[in-house]
Amino acid sequence: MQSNGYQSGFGNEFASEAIPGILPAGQNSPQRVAHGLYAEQLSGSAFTAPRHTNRRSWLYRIRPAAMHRPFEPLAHASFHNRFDEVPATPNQLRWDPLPLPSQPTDFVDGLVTIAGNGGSAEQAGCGIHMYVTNRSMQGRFFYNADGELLIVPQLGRLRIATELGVLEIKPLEVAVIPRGVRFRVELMDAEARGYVAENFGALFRLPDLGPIGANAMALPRDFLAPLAAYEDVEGDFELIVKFQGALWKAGIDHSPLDVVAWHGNYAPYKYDLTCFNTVGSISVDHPDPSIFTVLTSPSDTPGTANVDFVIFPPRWLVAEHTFRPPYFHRNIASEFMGLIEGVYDAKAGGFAPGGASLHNCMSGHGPDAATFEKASKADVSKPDHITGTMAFMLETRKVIHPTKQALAAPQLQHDYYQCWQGIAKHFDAEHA
Ligand SMILES: O=C(O)Cc1cc(O)ccc1O
Ligand SMILES: [Fe+2]
Repeated sequence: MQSNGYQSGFGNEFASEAIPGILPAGQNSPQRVAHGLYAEQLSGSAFTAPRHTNRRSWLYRIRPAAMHRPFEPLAHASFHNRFDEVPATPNQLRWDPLPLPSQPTDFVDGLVTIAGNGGSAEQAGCGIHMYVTNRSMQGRFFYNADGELLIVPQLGRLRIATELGVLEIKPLEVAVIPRGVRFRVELMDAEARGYVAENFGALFRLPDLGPIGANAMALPRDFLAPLAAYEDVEGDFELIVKFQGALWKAGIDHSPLDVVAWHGNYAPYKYDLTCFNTVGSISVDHPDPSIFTVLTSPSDTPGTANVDFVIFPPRWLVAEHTFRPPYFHRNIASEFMGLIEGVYDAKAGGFAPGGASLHNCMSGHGPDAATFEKASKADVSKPDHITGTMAFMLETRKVIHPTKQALAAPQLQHDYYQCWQGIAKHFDAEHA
């Protein structure tokens, strides 16, 4: 299956044919499809969802998706949606990066659930996972019935062969694989590590721009969907599904990546985070991080996201007589953070690329002592250029429950709280 380019635009009505002349004119399901293909609809929203949220695609494929043997449970030691095994903690948490595997481990094997809330049964919330892998998926295919997957590579390039075509992503790019789309992850480098946000709620969309105007933040045309590409392969393969929080496997005697043409607006896509048009303060104060939202999954309450995917890209800081790094704060929202590269501007040390942090509802956090000391004395009459860094945040409406395995992991930094203990008392009632 060759990667043969992309079509651009967020949520567009795409159309792509690996063999010309397949897409039917004037209808979706002709009595006989060209080249002996089968027509199949894949719906990512209710049939009756309002037009602006209605997502479906028509797939023209060698065999229908129904053709596989029965599913049976597949054990997985670390990938799940059990967010209630241990009580959620108000402690600030931070983890070192997970080590890369020593045994052959493909993308599915290498998934480790760190935290989450909600679940597929309620169609709300978000699972937060990491992957560490050193082998391409061989003879097996995966789909997630529980939600769409936002894949955020931190190390190593991935080639994601999907039913609708191929996405190649590298660190600083992300991919979204819609609920139900079957795919195989191949490694383009010896090893790979990254983060996965599993969105159980409303599909990710671009945030509204409000008074910012018609442009800025993530531009729709920078989102890329694959062109149709198929494989016509028979063999003794395995189809794995994550369904209601657990994995199942079924035998399948052919590759399910056999879609020769498709059209519609329900498709995998990728986005290069370096394209993000970052808007910030040009007067005073540090803006709230919502201004860095790439994608948002709205909840049923206006303005209150199920989950936001927010990035902290390279940028200029110019705010005058201002404490420029992230401020001290407590929020109703809960915040999981990862670091793709470089140094995050709120933390002088301890937050490593591939690591993670979690600050839950109303838990105090913000710059560490070293960052506060430096930034409160810095010369803010000149701009600062933040370069070579990319952190991200999954900000959720509901509390993020770390899993039992994440709290027991040797990577958990038990001394994380110490980063705020050295903050000096400067109070002087007599002098300003
Ligand atoms: O806690 C964090 O580091 C994330 C964050 C960044 C920021 O610039 C403002 C608020 C916020 O929660
Ligand atoms: Fe925060």
